[in-house]
Amino acid sequence: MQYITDKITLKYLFGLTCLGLSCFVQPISASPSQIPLEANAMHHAIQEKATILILTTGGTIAGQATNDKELGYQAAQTSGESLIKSVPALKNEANIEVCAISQIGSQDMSDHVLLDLAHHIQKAEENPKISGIVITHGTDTMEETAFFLNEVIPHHKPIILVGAMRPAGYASADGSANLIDAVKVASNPLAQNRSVMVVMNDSIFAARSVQKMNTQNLDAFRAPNIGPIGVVNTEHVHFFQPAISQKSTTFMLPSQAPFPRVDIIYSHIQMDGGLIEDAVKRGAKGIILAGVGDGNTSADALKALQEARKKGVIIVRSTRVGSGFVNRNVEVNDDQNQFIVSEDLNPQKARLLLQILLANKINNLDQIQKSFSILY
Ligand SMILES: NC(=O)C[C@H](N)C(=O)O
Repeated sequence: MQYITDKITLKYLFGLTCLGLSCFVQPISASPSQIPLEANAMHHAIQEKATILILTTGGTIAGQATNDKELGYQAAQTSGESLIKSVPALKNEANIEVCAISQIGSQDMSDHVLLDLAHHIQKAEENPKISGIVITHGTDTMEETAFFLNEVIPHHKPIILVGAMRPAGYASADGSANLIDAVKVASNPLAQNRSVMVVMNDSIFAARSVQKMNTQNLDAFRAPNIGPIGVVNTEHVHFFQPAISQKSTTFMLPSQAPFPRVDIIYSHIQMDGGLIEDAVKRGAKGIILAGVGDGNTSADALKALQEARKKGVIIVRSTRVGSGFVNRNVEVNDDQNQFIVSEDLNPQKARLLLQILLANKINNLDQIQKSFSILY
């Protein structure tokens, strides 16, 4: 069966149907993943526009240039309502509902705002009128929010995070185009039953694998281990694989903020155990090592991690490298040290996952290690 993935083809098919030429649409009672894409996408074209809820948090997508030299800008200057009004083309893609959650640069993202976002999404998941959710967010910590929501929200509707590398006022401003792409993806039935996603610069990424990997380029977002899971190509939305069954487990949403303290310690040449000892003194319940190579560190720092473990602190070895896996018992004896490895998760995502587990009182090391494995 020829699969089609875009509206233009659909309009043509829709035209054929109107002309009475043969084109069948399966009953819409089947779940989206059971309807052949033609009928599924056709069903979407015939249906009135999807209603997309946009939750705004701030970031450069709501930012404003501070001079005409394209050098300085302030993030989070525009209200959610004004941001949406500034992109009139959005109404061609979907009916839009807006809810302002915060007005911050995402370098100031907090556990409280994460919980607020999660509660709004849970309500939207139960609201039959809402087809998908878009979250406008700063790019600095977007990958963390996307990962957190993916771990705690069992969802079927598309949840898309989007931002901008350049603010309004810059000739190279990318926020409007990214926002239109995000709403296009969120209103496409093919985006259902997938991971929480990030849409930036015409690419679609899964929450677990996406990383911001450049300080200023428009294509700053990459997924170095697996690449993008789809693309927005003008009117067309393409996914490279069919939707998979839901993530096998999600964890209970932490009941309160702040979440249990977990610190990230960055490894380097001549590393001693000082910062690790400080983290323990400050009450860290977990320490993530942003290790060199496959999650390694100096002998002195390793000793400090072993001492921290003896005091009941959960130790997770991750890596500063930016791609690849950290595996158990390669250069460090994790079994003997009772350490956890982060597998493909970078330090900032490993930290959030450990916080979620500790907030859920999951302290058993085997259970923690299993929770770090890719569960699809
Ligand atoms: N491009 C951006 O959005 C950067 C900004 N500092 C933020 O994360 O909110």
